[in-house]
Amino acid sequence: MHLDHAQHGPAAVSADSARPDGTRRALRIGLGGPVGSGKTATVAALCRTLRDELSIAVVTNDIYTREDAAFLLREAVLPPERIQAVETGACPHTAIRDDISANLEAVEDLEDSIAPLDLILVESGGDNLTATFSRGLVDAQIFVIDVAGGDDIPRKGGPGVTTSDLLVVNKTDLAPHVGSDLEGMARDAGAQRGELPVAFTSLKSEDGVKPVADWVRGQLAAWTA
Ligand SMILES: Nc1nc2c(ncn2[C@@H]2O[C@H](COP(=O)(O)OP(=O)(O)OP(=O)(O)O)[C@@H](O)[C@H]2O)c(=O)[nH]1
Repeated sequence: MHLDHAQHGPAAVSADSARPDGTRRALRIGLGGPVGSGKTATVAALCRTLRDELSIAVVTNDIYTREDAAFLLREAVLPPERIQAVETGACPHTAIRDDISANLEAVEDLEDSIAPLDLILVESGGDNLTATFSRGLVDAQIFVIDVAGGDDIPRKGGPGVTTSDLLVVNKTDLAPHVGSDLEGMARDAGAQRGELPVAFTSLKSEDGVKPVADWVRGQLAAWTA
């Protein structure tokens, strides 16, 4: 069993890849998942790993604050003009699924001010297992859960677990401490997701984000093909 490598799986990109001026727009990838699973840490690690090979920008969503953007700025993962924050109010899932206007505006602002961009990462506010992105906002989505949230989460399903283009099971370093069964999680995720890929990560280890970064590279290769 390969617990640490994501298969690339079929590219899940939509067809409207052109900007109004005919140039190709950036690939938009959403990251969603429960509170504290490691979405911001994954975004930060992806930026550090990919920023020398790709032109990247980030949109963060927080309920009442701009804390995730502030973290990314503090960590200097990208220049400040490449990071935009959206405050969502009480329902983070609404801003990524139902009324996506604030997020679309942020994405389009970044496209206009920092062309050319290869990749825009849109991080949702922490939510529950049912929160997914509108396909009108992102081309592909990653759902981040963690082993400390309970090793029965893949078995419970929900649209994030079953339909996301990549499922990330983060914080594998904590598995021995919380008694999580990684093999069982991999089996349950496979049963829920069929051929869709799953990556097991620990962002505490050197290059722990590699399986996610490789998956992003695969999505971009399909986007630009
Ligand atoms: N041990 C361990 N801790 C991690 C890992 N990834 C993230 N964390 C920690 O988990 C906590 C939450 O991580 P965040 O990246 O802020 O999680 P988030 O999903 O963005 O949280 P919200 O935006 O509040 O929903 C932080 O203290 C991280 O340092 C990991 O792989 N292993």
